[in-house]
Order: sequence, then structure tokens, then C-alpha cells
Amino acid sequence: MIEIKNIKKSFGDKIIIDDISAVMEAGKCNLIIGASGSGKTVLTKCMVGLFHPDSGEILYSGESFGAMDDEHRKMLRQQIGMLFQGSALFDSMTVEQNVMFPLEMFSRDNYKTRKKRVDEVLARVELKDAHKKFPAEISGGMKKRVGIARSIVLNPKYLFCDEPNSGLDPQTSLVIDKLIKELTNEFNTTTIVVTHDMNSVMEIGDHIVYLYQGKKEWEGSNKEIIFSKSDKLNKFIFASEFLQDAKDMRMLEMKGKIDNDRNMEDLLNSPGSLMDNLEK
Ligand SMILES: Nc1ncnc2c1ncn2[C@@H]1O[C@H](COP(=O)(O)OP(=O)(O)OP(=O)(O)O)[C@@H](O)[C@H]1O
Repeated sequence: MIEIKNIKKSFGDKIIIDDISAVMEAGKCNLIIGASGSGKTVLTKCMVGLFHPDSGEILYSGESFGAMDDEHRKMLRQQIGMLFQGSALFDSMTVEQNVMFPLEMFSRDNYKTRKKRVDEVLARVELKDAHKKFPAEISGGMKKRVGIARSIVLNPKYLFCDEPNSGLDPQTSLVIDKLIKELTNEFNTTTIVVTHDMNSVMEIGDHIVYLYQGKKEWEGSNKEIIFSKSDKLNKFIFASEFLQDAKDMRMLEMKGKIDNDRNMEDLLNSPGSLMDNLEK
């Protein structure tokens, strides 16, 4: 679990992150969403130590990132996997060499063990036959899978994914989302996904933090998001008439699910908002 506590960050006199607190839960896909310029990347960079917040704390499993000594911080960094926008593969290396790279940097295992681990993760992302190919020879979706394989090869406790669906068609995006979700559940990873993609929000958003102009405007799950009373959030997620129609359909579908799902009892019993919204 990662706790973000009262993080503030300014550049010059411009406040970019304005007192944000939130929790990124273990074994869950935690999504950070918001319009362009709302501060998603800056907040994420504060979380992984690429920016120093002006105030506030980031706690990894209860330990303050800012207060760690260098050795401890180095160890933590090895538990963080990163899937970069555009996959960021090394063009001159084969798929296998790309995935091997973090092991060569950080692992003391011999070549045979490293190779076995590379084979394992490539099989896990369903790329058994791509070892010797170069990035230029594979599709965008495959590159993403290689990026995912590389980000999980060290078995990270925390996985950061920056716009994992950028540049992918909707069907491939779904496959990638499903893979991220499965890996998160399988290894109890604390996964953080920065995204604009509303499909991802609905498909994998176990926990969603919505930023608006550097502040946290809303936090909740994909089951709750369509019932949000935040006008700012509603404008963001239902930006078109088409999506508004989809929202209405989704609400009906949710109602069916809620009626059939005992786990949703709490939601049904919570102060009127759910039914109020369903009847609108
Ligand atoms: N190094 C920096 N120096 C000065 N300003 C910065 C720096 N990095 C980001 N900013 C500013 O912080 C604000 C938030 O940027 P950020 O990249 O976090 O937005 P974002 O929500 O990730 O947007 P996008 O969805 O377009 O990636 C922007 O106004 C940006 O110009």
C-alpha cells in the first residue's frame, strides 16, 4: 500500500499539487485520472521520488519515502516496476534482451536463472515466440506486453503504468488492461495507472483518484464513479452525448448487477444516492 499524505508541489509561484492525500491499495488497480495538466504526472513523479514534494509525505507500506536512507531507498526502487508511455523499449536490443535488462542491472542471479525468469515472464504475457525479435518488428500491443514483461521481471511490489493504452486500438487496450489487472491480483501488487481512458476506468478501476487543477476532487471505485455527484467529475467522464447515453445504459446494467449481488448491499443501504441516481 502507498499512502499519499498532504502532498504539495509548486513550480515557481504556480501550485501544481495542492494538498493531496490518497491511498493506493495493495492488490488493486489504483487509477489516477484527470484532464491534461491536472497534475497526474507530477503527483506520480512525487510518489517515485523523481520530484521532491514541497511538503507532505509518501509512505510505502508505512515507511516514509522521504525519510529513508540511500540504501533503503535503493532497495525500495528495486521493488518498483515502471511501464512507460510508448513502452520505451531499447530499439537496438531484442525482446529478450529488453526484458533481461533490469535483471542485469539489479539481480545477482547467474545467466541460466535470469534466462529462466525472462522465459517465464514472456510466457506470462503470452509472448513465447518473440524472444529474438527487435521492437521494430513487433506490433504496438506486443511492444506493450514486452514493456509489461520488463516491468514485472523483478517481481515488483509496486507497479506504475503511465498511459498503458496510449496508441492502442480499443480491443488491444482491453487485452492490456486485463493483463495488468490479472498481474495485480496474482501478485498482490500495488498498481498505479495514470490514464485518460474511460474504458480502463470502468474495466479495471478498483480504486480511482480524480484530480482537478491539482486538487483531489473525487476518490472511489468504478462501481461508484457513475453515481458521483461531482459536477467536475461528471463533465470529465461523460464529456459527450454518446457517453451520457452509455452512462444511462451502464446505470441500468449496474442496477441489474446490484439487484443480484449481495456484496452491493452496503451500497444499496448507503444514504439514498444510489437509488436517487438510478431513478433519474
Ligand atoms: N518540471 C516542471 N517545471 C514546471 N512546470 C511543470 C513541470 N512539470 C510539470 N509542470 C506543470 O505542472 C502542470 C501539471 O502537469 P502534469 O504533467 O502533471 O499534468 P498531467 O495531468 O499529467 O497532464 P497530461 O495528461 O497532459 O500528461 C502543468 O501545468 C505543467 O506545465
